[in-house]
Amino acid sequence: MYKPFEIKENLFYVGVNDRTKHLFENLWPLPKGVSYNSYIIKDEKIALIDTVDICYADVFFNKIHSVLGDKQIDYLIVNHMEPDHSGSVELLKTRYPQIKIVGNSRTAEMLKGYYGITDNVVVIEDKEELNLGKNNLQFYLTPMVHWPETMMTYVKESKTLFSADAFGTFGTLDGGVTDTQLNPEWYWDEMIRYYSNIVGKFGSPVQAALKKLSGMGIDTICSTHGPVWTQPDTLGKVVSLYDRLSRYESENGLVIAYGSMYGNTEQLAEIIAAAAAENGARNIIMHNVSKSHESEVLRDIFKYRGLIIGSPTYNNKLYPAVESLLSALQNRNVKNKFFSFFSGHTWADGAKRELKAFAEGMEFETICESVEMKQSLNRNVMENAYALGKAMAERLHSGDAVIPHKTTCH
Ligand SMILES: Cc1cc2nc3c(=O)[nH]c(=O)nc-3n(C[C@H](O)[C@H](O)[C@H](O)COP(=O)(O)O)c2cc1C
Repeated sequence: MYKPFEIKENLFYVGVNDRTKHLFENLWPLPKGVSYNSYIIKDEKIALIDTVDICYADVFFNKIHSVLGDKQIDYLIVNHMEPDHSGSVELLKTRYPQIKIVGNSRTAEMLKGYYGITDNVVVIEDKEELNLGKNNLQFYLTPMVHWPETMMTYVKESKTLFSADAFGTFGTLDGGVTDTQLNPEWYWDEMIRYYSNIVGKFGSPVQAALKKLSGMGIDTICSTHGPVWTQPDTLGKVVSLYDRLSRYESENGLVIAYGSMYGNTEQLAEIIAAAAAENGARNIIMHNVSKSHESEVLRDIFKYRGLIIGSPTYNNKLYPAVESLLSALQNRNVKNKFFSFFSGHTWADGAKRELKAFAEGMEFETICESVEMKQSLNRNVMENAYALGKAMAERLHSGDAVIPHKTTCH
């Protein structure tokens, strides 16, 4: 029997923790698990906000029962149709056949497509309101934060925002639910990894949503993943983190991500890193892309302003794991980086050709001292590697803004 958890008066948490799944979206590791959050507002009418992954439907229904007993649910608000949140909708409808499902026109189309649900669907427009008694829900359409149907629900009376995936993070809710019960420090890196992996492509829609929400007066953020944010300092940090990340703003620091089969490219990476450190760069993060998971590499690239990528030539192309990383960066329209690259080959430098084309296609400022190595390190290559590390450190140290598509040579 669950003890209902009341976040604030008549607002209950009925989400679940998933410590079983290894990969979110079958792609992104979950070392700290993930929560699927759902909430109940108990008023004259009862509203449930989102559901949970179907694997946890039993726990979810027991939690709902602990709050409502045999009472009916009047409305299910579907802020996001991704199956980790809509997965239990069909089962919910069998338990609560009278329930009205509230969403926008895109939601309605997906409810039909995914679950064959067409009856008792209430289609709302942007900013439309729904009265529950004391509480008025107001719906804000926020397309592409993360899917086209994504919307947020705001309760004016309690200044509470149900924000769908926005402001979410990986990491289960161990014991507590709110930021007053949990240690927020535990979540920041996972929030950046969640943002960069899952939401990272949608910087402009996130910015549009933030603009729409500005000036609303928000005391509590209830996202679909991670803690409920209630404290002024953590609320401020969460919103500013999403704001900065969606503008591709990052900290001073350098990521060197490389592939290497026999160690030559790796030695080049070491020389570049040492030169950068010697010339004042701090926060240098090195990733061997065959070992570091791409989700961590993406997290650090979103976090830091300097980026140097290295690859051996593999069948006249990039090393496969480097190719995958570049594709992930292109997919997310990553911008605002001081960038350079290094490549290795034995007879024809396909890696250099592709890294150069990548650099030209991105909104990066390119540090022109890229390094080319034939077969193995020699004095000349080592000098070039040192020059690249130094040039990157100086550019980072300058504090200047990134100038997209500019090539800076020293
Ligand atoms: C499977 C395989 C494919 C390769 N394909 C090419 C190639 O197409 N062109 C080339 O010049 N070198 C090619 N090479 C040689 C490597 O690119 C070169 O040895 C590289 O610099 C090794 O770097 P590493 O020591 O960091 O692995 C290939 C090597 C391997 C093992």
